[in-house]
Amino acid sequence: MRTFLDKVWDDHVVCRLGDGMDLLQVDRLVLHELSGSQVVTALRKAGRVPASKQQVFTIIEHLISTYPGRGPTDSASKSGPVMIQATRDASRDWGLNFIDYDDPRQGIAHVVAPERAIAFPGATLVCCDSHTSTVGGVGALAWGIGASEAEHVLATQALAQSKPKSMRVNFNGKLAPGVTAKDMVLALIGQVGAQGGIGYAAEYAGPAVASLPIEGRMTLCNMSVEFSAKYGFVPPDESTIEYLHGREFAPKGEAWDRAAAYWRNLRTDEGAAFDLEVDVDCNALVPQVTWGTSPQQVVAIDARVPLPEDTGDTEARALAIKALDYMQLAPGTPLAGIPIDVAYIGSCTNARLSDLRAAAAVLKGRKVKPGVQAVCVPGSTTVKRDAEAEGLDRIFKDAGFEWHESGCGFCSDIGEGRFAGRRVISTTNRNFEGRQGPKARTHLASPATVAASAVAGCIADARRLA
Ligand SMILES: CC(C)[C@H](C(=O)O)[C@@H](O)C(=O)O
Ligand code: SF4
Repeated sequence: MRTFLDKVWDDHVVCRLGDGMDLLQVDRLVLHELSGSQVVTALRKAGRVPASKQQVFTIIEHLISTYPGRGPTDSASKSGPVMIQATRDASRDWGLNFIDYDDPRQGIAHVVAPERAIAFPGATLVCCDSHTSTVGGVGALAWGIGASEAEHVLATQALAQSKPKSMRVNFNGKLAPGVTAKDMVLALIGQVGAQGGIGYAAEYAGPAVASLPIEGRMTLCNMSVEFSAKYGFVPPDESTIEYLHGREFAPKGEAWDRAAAYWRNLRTDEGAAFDLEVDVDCNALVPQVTWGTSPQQVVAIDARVPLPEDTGDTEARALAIKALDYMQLAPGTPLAGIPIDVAYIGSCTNARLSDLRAAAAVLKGRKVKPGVQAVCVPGSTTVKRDAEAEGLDRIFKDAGFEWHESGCGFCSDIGEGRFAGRRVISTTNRNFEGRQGPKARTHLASPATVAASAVAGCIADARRLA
């Protein structure tokens, strides 16, 4: 009896290297212009060429400006133009699958990869980015790697890895209306802690995952690294297969039938053992919002900012005191009602079409509170186009949101410092000190919660909006 991880791992072992290390065949290497530019530059300097260019995808998404009318090297980062151009030049010279800033397929790599079926069930996919496991949402075994590892993959299409321990997270029960994948994963991180997944690959299972649309599964897998699990995935089921059918890089004709049959066999066998099992009760789950500077510092939206002494051991308390100081929050303050300055909808976590729809459902016929800056950066150009086709952009703009081109944008401040010193409610995945700009104070939440907060001018529960 084997788990999904066992099956995919075994199918990719080229040889056993000893000491627990295996040489794995890598199906997809995805690179973006921040970390990827170093990789292509290093390989060029070494006088080498990619081993398998049809398996390498480069995408301009990280440093490129998201402002409407952007040019080919526009970036708020000083080194942005050079890194963008280096990635572009190498991709063109080598003939890699390259998605430039003005390509209709452009977008955040982790959003584009499943959208184009660059990621698919049972594929090994690596990228120099910690949120690479996002595409575990379509059943890929995907993880973030460092630049020197990526150079190795580019040169050989293989990578030495030690197999992680296995962890299964059972999301039991059924989500109530208005409660989303973001709330599930924030609750999980609150439960196991930001270090709870060290050394593990997380398989997400249970009825609440089975009924999650594929886009929600990506939100779930996206935040695996926020509890220190490098890998996170939902093994493929019929929804996965249906989602991928007909997409650009999906197999076609007979090859599709063969692939789908293989994917159906990748599911974890009944009775297969995991090193760790975690249960999360979804019946009782309500929207979650972070109050601190770690994603584990999270509570239900109807709760209060905790007292440090209620947060756990001595270390957790010390972290809470530091976080409260940075966030300028007093313990005991109700979360709902804390005034915000900025509402941000974007990132590889929560800027797919279903996220924009959820936010638009809240914003329709409403206005952003005067004084609040509200920004929407669609996860990909495809998402942007689809949203525009169904009139979501009008709803966002009429409400008072800025409507941007796709990219990482203001998820991690890359130099513009636009949200500096302000309190941000954000659909992103990290709330670390300075993450969204110097002294910016980020609260992580779902798209519906962010939209409701934009309207109310303070942290607000979308289910209770007047
Ligand atoms: C730039 C990249 C290496 C980084 C990551 O690894 O995650 C970024 O995407 C982030 O979210 O902080
Ligand atoms: S959107 Fe944010 S979290 Fe995702 S890859 Fe870009 S910077 Fe990283």
